[in-house]
Amino acid sequence: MALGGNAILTDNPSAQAQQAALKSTAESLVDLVKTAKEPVQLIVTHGNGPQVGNLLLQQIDGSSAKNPAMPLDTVGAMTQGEIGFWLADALNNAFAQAGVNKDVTAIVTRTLVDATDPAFKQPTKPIGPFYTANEMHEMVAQHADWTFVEDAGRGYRRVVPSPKPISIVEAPAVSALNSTDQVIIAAGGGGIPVVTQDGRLTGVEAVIDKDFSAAKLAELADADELIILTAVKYVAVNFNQPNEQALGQVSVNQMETYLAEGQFPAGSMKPKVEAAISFVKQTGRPAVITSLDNVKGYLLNGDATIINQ
Ligand SMILES: Nc1ncnc2c1ncn2[C@@H]1O[C@H](COP(=O)(O)OP(=O)(O)O)[C@@H](O)[C@H]1O
Ligand SMILES: NC(=O)OP(=O)(O)O
Repeated sequence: MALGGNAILTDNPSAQAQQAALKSTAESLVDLVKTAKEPVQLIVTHGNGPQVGNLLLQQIDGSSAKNPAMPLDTVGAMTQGEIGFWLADALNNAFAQAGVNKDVTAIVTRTLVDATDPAFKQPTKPIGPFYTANEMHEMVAQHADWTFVEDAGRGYRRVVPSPKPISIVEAPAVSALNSTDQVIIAAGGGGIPVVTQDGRLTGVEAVIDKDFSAAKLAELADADELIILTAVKYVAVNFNQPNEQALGQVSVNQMETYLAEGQFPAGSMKPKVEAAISFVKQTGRPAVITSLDNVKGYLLNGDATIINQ
């Protein structure tokens, strides 16, 4: 299961507010585990775009020779710790409250990417806060190598490279723990990006899309299905147009046609649809895109966007 931004962050980026959002998320997930018709084994992945960008800024603002700023891969690892801690705590408490005996483990997870991935030369992944045009120009004056994009009318955001995952280094450990019926939190923030260099793994500065990593981990962990949770109940064609049409059961072929038509914007619905298609093609199993609010409804009624072969 991949958790979208609204599962963690409201409009208040304080630790307390994010923990409060995750408390509610955890309660939904525990409710789902409790009410599912069959036993549910969960592997959960989450995003980190706002958090990794904010933490990166704190590194720069607070750094000194004795206390140097950490690089982006390390900051990504820090956000796995941060959100993994919050989510594990929230799930433990929600399970205890529901009288369900289940262990929860968050795993620091590395994601293998290709050092020659063209994404390293073309930053696309928005991280951190939104800026006005003036604020953005001030940032560029101080950091000439930073790239910004305008994000859907909401302001400007820094973008960093986002290579595609090739493999998840800790996938065997995730599978082993999952077979003990624990809830596993893994590949948070898409996983810490690593490349193979001279026969060893080394971190690289990037932020991987969590939906692509979730699809890769689901494939490697032999998951029965991939569930991508976001803020909408259904994927739609002609989204936000008078002729918007919600999608229920859809074939991969049909979804690829919609993708080719440009129905899904880059940076929001497109990576989710691409990740879902990739999982279905690799495994022959379904991928679901729906909202956190509807996930229980999906399990009970099958009502969501469900992509099948
Ligand atoms: N065709 C579409 N169908 C449904 N939602 C869409 C579509 N295109 C864009 N969206 C928007 O994309 C959002 C999901 O992207 P985003 O918010 O970036 O994901 P995340 O939940 O992972 O943070 C949805 O909540 C919706 O507002
Ligand atoms: N890493 C990642 O995909 O984070 P967001 O979902 O928060 O953008």
